[in-house]
Amino acid sequence: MFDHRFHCFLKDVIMSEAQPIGKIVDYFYRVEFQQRGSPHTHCLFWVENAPQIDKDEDHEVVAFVDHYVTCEMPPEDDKEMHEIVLSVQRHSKRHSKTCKKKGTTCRFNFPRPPSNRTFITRCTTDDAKKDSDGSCDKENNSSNIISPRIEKDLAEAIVKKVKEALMNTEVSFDSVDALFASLGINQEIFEAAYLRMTRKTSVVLKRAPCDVWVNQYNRDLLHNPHCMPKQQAMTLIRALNEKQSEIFYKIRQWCLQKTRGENPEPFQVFISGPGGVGKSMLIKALHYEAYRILSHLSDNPDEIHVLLTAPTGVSAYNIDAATIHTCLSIGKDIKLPYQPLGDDKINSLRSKLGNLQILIIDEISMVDHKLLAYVHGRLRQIKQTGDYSPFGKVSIIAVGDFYQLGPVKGKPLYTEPTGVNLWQNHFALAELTDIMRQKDAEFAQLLNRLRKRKKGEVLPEQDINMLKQCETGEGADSTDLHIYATNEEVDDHNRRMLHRMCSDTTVIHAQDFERIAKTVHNTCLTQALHIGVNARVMLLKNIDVSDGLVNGAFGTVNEVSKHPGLKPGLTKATSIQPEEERVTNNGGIRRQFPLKLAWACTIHKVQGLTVEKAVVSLKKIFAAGQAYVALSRVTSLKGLIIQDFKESAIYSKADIDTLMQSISLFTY
Ligand SMILES: Nc1ncnc2c1ncn2[C@@H]1O[C@H](COP(=O)(O)OP(=O)(O)OP(=O)(O)O)[C@@H](O)[C@H]1O
Repeated sequence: MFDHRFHCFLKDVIMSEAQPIGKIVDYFYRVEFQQRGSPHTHCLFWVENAPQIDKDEDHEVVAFVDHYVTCEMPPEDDKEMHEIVLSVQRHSKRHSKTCKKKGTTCRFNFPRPPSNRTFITRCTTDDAKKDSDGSCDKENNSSNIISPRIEKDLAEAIVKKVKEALMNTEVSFDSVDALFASLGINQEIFEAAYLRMTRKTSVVLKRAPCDVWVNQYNRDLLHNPHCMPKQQAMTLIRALNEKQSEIFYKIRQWCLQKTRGENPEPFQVFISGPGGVGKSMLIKALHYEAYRILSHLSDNPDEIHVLLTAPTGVSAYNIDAATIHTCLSIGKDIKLPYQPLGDDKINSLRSKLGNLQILIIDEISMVDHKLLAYVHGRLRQIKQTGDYSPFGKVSIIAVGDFYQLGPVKGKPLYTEPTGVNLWQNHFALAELTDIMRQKDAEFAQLLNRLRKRKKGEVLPEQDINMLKQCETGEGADSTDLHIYATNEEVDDHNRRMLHRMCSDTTVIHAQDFERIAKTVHNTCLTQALHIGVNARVMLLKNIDVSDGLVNGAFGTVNEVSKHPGLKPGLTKATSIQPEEERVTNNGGIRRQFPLKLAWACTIHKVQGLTVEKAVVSLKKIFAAGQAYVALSRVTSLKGLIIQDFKESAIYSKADIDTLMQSISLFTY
């Protein structure tokens, strides 16, 4: 089992396309067993283009280390990471027996040295004359500092004083500088003392005084997007309101019956309600609980019993899920009748999802009949039920709000499909009504009325007045997010902002390869990308869903470079590489950065987003639900600026009401 899990980790994480520690060109590992027999591995990975100590410049090595390794305690509001680091990456202040194995206080050197920056120490045995205690008597030739020469006794005293200050539980320091100042030294003197006392080549990591007990780790490898810490889950479950709890406990009951072998009938529930009623929060609680209970169905911890999905990259990222397309191997351009997956692919899916019991789909309003038919078809193929039971007898929890945006292509689920109506025939409604997001009840109620308004219906006068008050006339040139209905308006605004905000702009032309014809079809890769340092941009492709690098994610350009990789010092940046896409029917390929300017964006890109402030233009609204989604992104009325207010822009489809009234209630 250990071996299997380690290989999954190697293949699906370390060597995956996400390249959490760079591109691996070779590796070595050894499995060892602790005293009580628990196995662990020691691994060595060779990373492509990694700088080498003593061959490359120290600053390049330091930048590489800082990019992948940290020993910073995550902030408390990043609850999940904070708890993981606290429980598995913090050395006990009481130390343990193994710390003292080699006759030292702590052979792992905790508390570790504080430092304002990462630096390298070295003392080669060939050319350095060693003192009897092994400390280095030769001036340390670390090239990343200019270290003053320092006597050994003094160096020893400084290092000791720093250690004592760290062990003193009565005093704490806000920063490395404050700690050093209290001892009458500074970073330079500390480095010189540390280098003088060093016995070998090593890397001293940048570390704040509050992190001296934290072991180094890699953020991406430690973060497990599919597992919520128990403490966090318990807090979430306890906070559920009455309506949320009712649904939660019904589904929990089903899971318990399943594990007791009572064979309950599969269910299909549609959890709905306006924006901010806590649908996403309920999904997280349900996913945690169902995952926990259903894991008792088998001894294999790798078996998947509950799958959390969403139709688009952004919506999947919002709930730490993966896209439906990726999870069920469904391509982009699907056609009915259903095309079964080939033997190899379906066998591979079956080995992963053969024991799936519950599929959760968020943002169901963006799913069309075709995609639902493919979900049904894939699950039937995977489960081989041999009959026409819906979704291969897998239970479905669909979550969303039909009054928000519909699918980009295809017919929404509240309309009549051409074939079997999987939606109407099987789903039952569980509705949430208490708005938990907007503290301002008046604004929340206004949004509720806008959500359901039909074409031609008259809005109450006080609603119009409230919205008109948001037409302040400001915002045209502000850097706040501008939300428009059309790409044309978005492009105009972005072009203006680029010239206003970036002193040095550049145009990156796409590289088009092979038989590129005049008719380049639908691609997000633009022919000419206008860009500059400080430009606000949006990603146009899913690069790494688990890392938030998804279609629709915002960022700011730090550097535009012809060379791959990051400039040293840009430790908090992510390097984006050009992507390739087939753009003509006869095999033409386009290569371009998957980016576009994003001071403004279309309503389609902001579904699911919450911001404090936004400028919303209603001028060219062209579809139902658009105005409601755009206006409901802000948390309060004072953060909303409206341009070109017109009542007629705010409307929903009448057939949604009909569906919501006809759908049966979830009674399980
Ligand atoms: N029971 C609750 N107690 C306290 N806060 C809650 C509760 N339920 C939800 N919230 C909070 O309300 C806010 C909105 O919740 P959530 O994002 O789950 O709503 P939603 O229905 O999914 O909205 P949208 O449709 O816009 O995605 C969040 O900040 C969430 O933490």
